[in-house]
Amino acid sequence: MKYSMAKVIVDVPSRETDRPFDYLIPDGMQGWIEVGSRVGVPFGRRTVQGFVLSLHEHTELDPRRMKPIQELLDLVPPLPADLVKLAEWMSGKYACSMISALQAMIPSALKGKAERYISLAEPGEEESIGEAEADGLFAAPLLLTGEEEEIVRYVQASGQVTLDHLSAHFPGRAGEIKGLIARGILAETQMIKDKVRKKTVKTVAAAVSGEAAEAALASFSAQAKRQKEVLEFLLEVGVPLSLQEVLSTLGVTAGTVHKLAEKGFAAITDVEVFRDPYKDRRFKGSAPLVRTPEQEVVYGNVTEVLDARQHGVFLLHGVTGSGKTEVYLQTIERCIELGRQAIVLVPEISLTPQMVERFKGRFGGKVAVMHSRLSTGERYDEWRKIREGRVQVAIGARSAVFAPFADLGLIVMDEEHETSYKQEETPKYHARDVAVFRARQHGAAVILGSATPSLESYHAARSQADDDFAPLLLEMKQRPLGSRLPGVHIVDMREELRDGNRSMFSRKLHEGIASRLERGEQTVLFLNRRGYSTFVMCRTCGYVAGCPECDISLTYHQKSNNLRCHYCGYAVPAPSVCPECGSEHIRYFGTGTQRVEGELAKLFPGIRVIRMDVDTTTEKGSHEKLLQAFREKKGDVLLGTQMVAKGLDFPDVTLVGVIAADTALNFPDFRSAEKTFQLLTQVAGRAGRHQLPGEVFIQTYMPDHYSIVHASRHDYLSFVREELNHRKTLHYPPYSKLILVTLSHEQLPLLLRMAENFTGDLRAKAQRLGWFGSLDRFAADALDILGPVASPIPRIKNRYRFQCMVKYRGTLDAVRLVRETAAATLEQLKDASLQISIDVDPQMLM
Ligand SMILES: Nc1ncnc2c1ncn2[C@@H]1O[C@H](COP(=O)(O)OP(=O)(O)OP(=O)(O)O)[C@@H](O)[C@H]1O
Ligand SMILES: [Zn+2]
Ligand SMILES: [Zn+2]
Repeated sequence: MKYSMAKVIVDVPSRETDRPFDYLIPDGMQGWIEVGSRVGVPFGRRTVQGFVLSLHEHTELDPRRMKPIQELLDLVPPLPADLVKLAEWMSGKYACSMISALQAMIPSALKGKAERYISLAEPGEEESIGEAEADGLFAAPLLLTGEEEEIVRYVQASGQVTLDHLSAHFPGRAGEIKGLIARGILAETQMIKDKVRKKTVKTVAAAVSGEAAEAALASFSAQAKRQKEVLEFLLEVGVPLSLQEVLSTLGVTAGTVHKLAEKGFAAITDVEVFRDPYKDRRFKGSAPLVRTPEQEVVYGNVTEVLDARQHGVFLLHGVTGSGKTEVYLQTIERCIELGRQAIVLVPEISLTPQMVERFKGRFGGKVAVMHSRLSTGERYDEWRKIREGRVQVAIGARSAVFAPFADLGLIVMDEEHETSYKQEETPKYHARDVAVFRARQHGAAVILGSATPSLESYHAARSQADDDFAPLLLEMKQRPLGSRLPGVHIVDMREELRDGNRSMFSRKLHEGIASRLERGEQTVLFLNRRGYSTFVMCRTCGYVAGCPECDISLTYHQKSNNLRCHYCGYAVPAPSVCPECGSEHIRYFGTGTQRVEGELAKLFPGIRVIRMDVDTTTEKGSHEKLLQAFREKKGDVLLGTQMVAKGLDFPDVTLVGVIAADTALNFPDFRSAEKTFQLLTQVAGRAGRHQLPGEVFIQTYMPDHYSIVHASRHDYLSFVREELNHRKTLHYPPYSKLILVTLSHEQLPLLLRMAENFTGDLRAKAQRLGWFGSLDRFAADALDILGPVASPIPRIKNRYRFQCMVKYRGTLDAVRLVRETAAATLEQLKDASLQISIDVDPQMLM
């Protein structure tokens, strides 16, 4: 079929360009161009990169008024057609532009920019200079200054140079170069250039064999002894060798080999190689374990769907150490046997080197790792292995959900409750939703695994009310190694203070660490990084200032010395004495890993502490090194933030201490109880996973808080029951959906007015549609709008921020309403400084 026209999404980030543009397809591209192809197209006066959305036989527009596609950038389109469809869906679901969705799917190496090239103008081109023929150029009628002539000669000799190169070669002569282009003596073309090239090596092989080889060997003169040697060597080896290897083995020069090639006796070729970030690592092989009865049930359910090529979503609720990872490995093995591919999503790949080890150990070279700390080139090569079908498994963080596999059979999402699955920048997608959508496209299975499933997933599984997302709940309650879940003790830090202990370590935790030091066992100490110095708490009674309307803690604002609610805008002056008990020990709260480290050194002279936080893990591979050191027992204590909470499996860890459990609890977020419960469960799960029994101390000022109490009893169900009740009363997810709209502007008074304007419009429109009304009233479809209020971070990079929150339920297309209202506001106000960002299903309310 002959296509004459393509619809292309151009890489120009603006509201006006968020629609496809039509381009003619030149004859030479017929048969090559496909949906998902990356192209260079003229746009205005520039050349920009774009992606082909669709191909058409006929054009609606006048072809004479359309421009042709200039370049086809890859032999194989970087995006298979299903990902282009996915981008369309994302654009509607998350109110983002098509181009931002498409860009999220390809490695940054392919985010090419136009490069400007300079060559001699072809005669007859542009405002050509008549007689100026290529060779007659410097003869008479053209008057070039000596400097100009120098530039022209240089360009002629080079054939084609980049403008950057030319300017650098002739510093201070930009005027002349521009003049030559304007007069049509030099021509400028733009071509898209990728940031990273494929890496190649030169290889050599003999190009003759049999009798021809004999004849060739006989033909060398005495002076060409070295050439003969090379050919003999190549014939003997019989397979292509890297040029480097030939040179170093025989001690010959590249010139010798090239002469041999010129005679036609040898062939030199560029062969693509893949940068392999794990090439120096040996992974210990592992074989499938015999499944426990619980694992068997899960395995059976998932493989049934896999074998039938059906779509199915499973929520695997398994306690820490119940063998979820082993189930992932075995179901993936089945998926590969069926000739299909699998994606494994983990929260932040850099946080779980152990995870990579387990997958590489089981599947070896079949695994591509999409690691955020790989170089651009390494990441590009891992991605190409997937696109070219060289691997069957991709493991990575959030964005690995876009791995361009042809026949996806299974997507595993480990720790499915983790907030890092939501991208905070545009496109603000959630990898869970994307995974489910992709799996539906491919007729694939999804396993969402967690010891503490998100309330959204759990509720969806229990209620089976949502047609798009109704996972089947599967449970694993036993640990295969027979070890019991550790005993968890809650330590009331208010009592410690009352008894005169002002240290950050309670007496029990202190004793615990001391006894581990004596016994040569290990301790993990956990400190929450969320919520430093943001909330106000009384150290005597544990009172925390909260909003009377919203049931969340108030945030302390140092500058104005007041406490504010980030949901509704409520504000009070910061108290100097506790309103509950009158104590003066009321202050804003926070503590850091370095302080803890210092105190440990004071209390336990000679203690070996391995500190793992943002400061100690900036370097590539530092994570692995620290964990390796701890595994080799070069440290008594592993002290860290979130990083120590996940996935670690060390046999000698028998004590886990949580320094201050409340820090997460008082974060101004309706999910703070859920997050606290999840974290405490995760951290506690690090102790006593093998033969030695484990013990956990949770230090807190709120020992009665339900999230802490239930976590200490390993009681997910009771926690969920209580938390769901709260959510229901306050109309928070999963009982409603949220859209967070943030408006920002350089000038505060203007912003305030615009934010009120926008919110007013939104209300009016919703009212006209009959949607608007309190969620309290009994209606299947309802929508409420809160705000505008100043954002929790009221100014970023000198831009003021206001937000408004849309809460809704039912089948209303609130996303579209918000998007259209935002577009209308921007259109109407025509203020270049105003930005409106829309976050659908927000995880962070900042
Ligand atoms: N069928 C089995 N037989 C024997 N040992 C097993 C089996 N399945 C898993 N294990 C072992 O049990 C331990 C815990 O398993 P795994 O790490 O898979 O659990 P998990 O649920 O993924 O844990 P977490 O949620 O804490 O990350 C591991 O040491 C693993 O090798
Ligand atoms: Zn008090
Ligand atoms: Zn409030």
